[in-house]
Amino acid sequence: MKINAIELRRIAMPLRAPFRTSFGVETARDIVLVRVVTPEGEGWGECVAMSEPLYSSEYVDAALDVLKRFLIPALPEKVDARAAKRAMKPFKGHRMAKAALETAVLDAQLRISGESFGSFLGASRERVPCGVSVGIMDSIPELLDAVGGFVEEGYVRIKLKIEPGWDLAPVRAVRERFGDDLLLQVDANAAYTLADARQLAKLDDFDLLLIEQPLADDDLVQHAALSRQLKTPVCLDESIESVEHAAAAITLGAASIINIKPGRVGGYLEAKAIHDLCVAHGVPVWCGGMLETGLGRAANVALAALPGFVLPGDTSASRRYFATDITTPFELADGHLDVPTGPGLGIDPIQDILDSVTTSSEWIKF
Ligand SMILES: CSCC[C@@H](NC(=O)CCC(=O)O)C(=O)O
Ligand SMILES: [Mg+2]
Repeated sequence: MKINAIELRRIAMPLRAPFRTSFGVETARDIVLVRVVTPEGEGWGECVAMSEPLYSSEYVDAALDVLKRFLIPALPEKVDARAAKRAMKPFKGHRMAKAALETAVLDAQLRISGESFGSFLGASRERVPCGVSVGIMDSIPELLDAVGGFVEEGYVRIKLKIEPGWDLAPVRAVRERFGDDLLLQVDANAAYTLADARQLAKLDDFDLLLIEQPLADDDLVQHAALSRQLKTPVCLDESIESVEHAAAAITLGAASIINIKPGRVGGYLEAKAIHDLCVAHGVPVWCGGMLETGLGRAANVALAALPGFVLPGDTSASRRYFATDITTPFELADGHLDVPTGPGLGIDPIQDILDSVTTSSEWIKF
């Protein structure tokens, strides 16, 4: 496939409500979309980096810079997703930027070939059960209201963000209000240290599905030590940036569940490789989220339909974060989202909505 031009479009998407984690509060998403234009069709990729390097070392301005100066110029004359991945490999890090470009190339090639993301990746289901991530709140009553609303909407799993000082009380309150059958897990975003092991072990009383990334974002060894002190399964997110990291985590016993986020690991090809490795080792995986628009959400829902994704993901409806999405909104039906079936992502940006949230656009001609 020959590329004629690539657009780097930056958009600002206000969130319906602030989303608080152990590392900060998100009130809007500042997103770079990559649009690959070829003679036979075009494709879209969404960069999940945040405005500031708080979730990981990546951030939007750096993603734009590395795309313009290094990743896009490295693409070969004739390109497909695998060739794009190979061409970007020499450059260290910047996996979210790489993922956005690789996904846009993959979307273009699949729209041209007529194959859906789900089919290309090996989806085995037509719809996926959806969980929802609930931020840290100012009070327990406020949290219970929010969780009640999501349970009402039909989400099949609740994930609570936790941090030191907001962990046992919210988990206990949700268990007491919604009962033992509610699928419940927590995500610390690396807010604890091994010295907190005894405090974290108190979460064992609440029959959680998992505790996500309790320790440092680049750690495996201490998570292995912690997992030997907990009954609750440890799930890794930030620590897993590649299939090699996943293999090391499994070998070390650092995680018994892995949250796969295509942006964090450099794209859907790497995400599929991690899925395949985990299936081979009997390690459950689920699809994480980075508050994506409908474009990234479409790709994530397709990924979440692969056989090894046996736990509900953070693949929520568009309205969980956005009053108006840049695509037809993903809407929960009986706690599930349908996997798009059209070519490529199977969904397109709605041009006037996209234009209304665009803060900048830059074209690179080939
Ligand atoms: C702004 S926080 C993004 C990272 C966070 N993501 C979520 O909690 C899910 C967000 C979503 O529903 O997309 C995580 O560490 O798993
Ligand atoms: Mg997480």
